[in-house]
Amino acid sequence: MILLEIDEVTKTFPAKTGGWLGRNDFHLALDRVSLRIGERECVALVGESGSGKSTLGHLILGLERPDSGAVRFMGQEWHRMTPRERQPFRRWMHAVFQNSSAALNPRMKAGDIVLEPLYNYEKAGKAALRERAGELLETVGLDPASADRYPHQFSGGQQQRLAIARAIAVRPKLIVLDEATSSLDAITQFEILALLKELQRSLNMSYLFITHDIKAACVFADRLLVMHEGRIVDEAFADLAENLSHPASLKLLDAMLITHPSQRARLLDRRD
Ligand SMILES: Nc1ncnc2c1ncn2[C@@H]1O[C@H](COP(=O)(O)OP(=O)(O)OP(=O)(O)O)[C@@H](O)[C@H]1O
Repeated sequence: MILLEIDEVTKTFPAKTGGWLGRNDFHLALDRVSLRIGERECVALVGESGSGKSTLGHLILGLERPDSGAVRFMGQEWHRMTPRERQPFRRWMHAVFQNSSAALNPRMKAGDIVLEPLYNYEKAGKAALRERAGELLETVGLDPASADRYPHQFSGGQQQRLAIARAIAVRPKLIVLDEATSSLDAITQFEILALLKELQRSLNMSYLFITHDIKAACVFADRLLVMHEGRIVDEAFADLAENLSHPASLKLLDAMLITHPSQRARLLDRRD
């Protein structure tokens, strides 16, 4: 079943084109973008900086509205709905961003941070909530006893785990992972991706994995979509990434293939 459907979405932002008249112009951040994400599917949206990935993520999360086109989530006309109308469906969609230290309230304890989304949807006593916070922390590989610690007392990788615990607290159907592992070192990134994969299976979730890192996308996602200048220009199943053919995809693959000489040779063959 289709969980999320983006249909011919266009989004422009005002852009100063310079010149002494300071003429206002528009920058086309998304140009008739369409995509679908099914239940339990992990789709990676890959592209270089400025290609429009985060703008698309923001439209899905309802942080921006499209100029035209439609965003449908769980069959709802998401792009037309007010924040109030979205509220009952909000629990089914969460996000994890790159910089969790900025997203986690520094004055809140870890236990309260992970429980925050629950307060809107479930009523429970203090003891039950504390138990739930411990369970959530444990699920993401953190010590349940760390519920009383503040975000700055966690490492970068642990802060991402905290953000993931908060995102899964109300058992969402879709998580938008916007460069969620990009600021981590390679080993921590691998560990967090492994955790996300395990959670995806156990909680039957779908992911939109937004990244500039095609290598991480190939390892993590079921399907890759490549963005370039506001359009989706290429698509492949992750294990068939070598079928990507758009120059923007080849450029991203090129960066990755430095560590994969055999694939690099295949890629270069294809270009001749
Ligand atoms: N709020 C905004 N106001 C003006 N321009 C914007 C705004 N948000 C994005 N843009 C522009 O839209 C284009 C796409 O930006 P976006 O952040 O979606 O790209 P991205 O692929 O996510 O890049 P990055 O990986 O660097 O975040 C860029 O040219 C950017 O400058």
